[in-house]
Amino acid sequence: MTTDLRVLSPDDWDEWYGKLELAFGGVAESPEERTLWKDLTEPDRFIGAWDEDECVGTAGAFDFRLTVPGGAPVRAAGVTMVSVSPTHRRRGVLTSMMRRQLDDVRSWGEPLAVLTASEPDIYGRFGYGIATQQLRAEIDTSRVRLSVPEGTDDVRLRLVAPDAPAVREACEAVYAHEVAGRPGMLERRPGWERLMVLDPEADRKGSSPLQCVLARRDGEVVGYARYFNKPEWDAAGPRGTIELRDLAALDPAAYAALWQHLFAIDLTAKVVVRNRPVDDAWQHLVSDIRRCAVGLRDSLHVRLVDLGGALEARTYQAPVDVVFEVEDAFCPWNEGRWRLSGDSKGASCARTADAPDLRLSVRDLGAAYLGGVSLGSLAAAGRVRELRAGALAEASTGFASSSAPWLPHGF
Ligand SMILES: CC(=O)SCCNC(=O)CCNC(=O)[C@H](O)C(C)(C)COP(=O)(O)OP(=O)(O)OC[C@H]1O[C@@H](n2cnc3c(N)ncnc32)[C@H](O)[C@@H]1OP(=O)(O)O
Repeated sequence: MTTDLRVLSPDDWDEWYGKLELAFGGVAESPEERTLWKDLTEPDRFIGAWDEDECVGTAGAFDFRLTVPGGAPVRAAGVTMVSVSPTHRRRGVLTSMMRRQLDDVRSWGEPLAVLTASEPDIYGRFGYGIATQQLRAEIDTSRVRLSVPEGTDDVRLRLVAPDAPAVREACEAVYAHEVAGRPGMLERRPGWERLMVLDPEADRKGSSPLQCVLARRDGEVVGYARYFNKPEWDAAGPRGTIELRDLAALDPAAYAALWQHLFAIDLTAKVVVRNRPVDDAWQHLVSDIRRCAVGLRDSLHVRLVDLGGALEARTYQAPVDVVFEVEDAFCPWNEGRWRLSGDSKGASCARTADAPDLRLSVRDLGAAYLGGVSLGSLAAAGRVRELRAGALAEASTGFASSSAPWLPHGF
């Protein structure tokens, strides 16, 4: 079957997006959500696969800046809205779109491509590795208590309208402060802040509208939490749920004050958390971690498009000087031997003819790239082979990150 791949024309967006919705089962999104994604679409970075006059495939690549270990923002193509019509599946349409997209990303000079997958099995074959996880939890707040640090009582909390421009701006400033400190986070470009206050009535299913609590100290905003409240009670007491959307704070006392607020809301007995960093600090504040039903899910998948550029764009926790032998069948320009020399100040990565120290696939290098998956654990699974004694420990230590990489929201 031949399909024609074309850059998305803004005039085709409605049909193109309609096909995307159909491929995901045909459940129409709310008008608010549809409008948001239309506004965020960057048509010249999006493509459609056409079978004569019918759009049968969709894919896009946002122009993102991603924090990597060392704190620098690095250009990354945010792969999104990938779909193939149910009538055209398993005939290579996705493969042809991935081919075109990775060639485009390379020509744009972006060292990374990143995505979140509807199913984790789809993208490994194209060289994406699972680099971050999201922590999920259901905290029984009727039983679990919090121990908060000194200074928590000095933080003043106030419920505010999440969508008020001044509130949005204050929240974005706190968020921007967090971005630099954690690999995996995305600089939020203008327009994206709307995603965090999106609140279509049809999606609430008995919950309150989105609520926002601002934390202030000496008049300055030092944190915020946005959440939904689903109060419920019966003769046995409160049974309602707080569902956290997002939370950010500039210091431990502000952070603790926000969690204290979430734990203490009347008529609720549970806080549900769907996407927090694996090392989120509330886990050290709770009295009983077993009653928090903590779980993990794959989150950001990372693909090194320009391997040398990507490895040079981050820093390394401890000195590293290793030769990788990399297998990359889908992007053969990465294939072969690369010497990486780096430390906490910077790195160089260039082709070499020297003997390899570690052998691995580009997918596993992508998994390890943000410092959340250790090369040592990949080696234990047989995915990385150590060819020089000591090279694995050296690279594993160097690649690690002092904070767990995390992607705060999908795209
Ligand atoms: C970043 C994002 O947007 S994630 C969203 C992905 N989209 C969806 O989940 C929407 C529903 N699904 C679809 O639209 C399609 O089934 C797609 C896009 C997942 C796959 O499209 P297709 O055109 O059928 O894929 P294609 O024919 O190129 O298959 C390539 C390979 O991937 C495999 N594959 C395709 N879909 C899946 C899947 N869901 N799970 C596991 N393997 C898959 C195929 O079996 C094939 O394997 P092979 O190379 O060993 O033969």
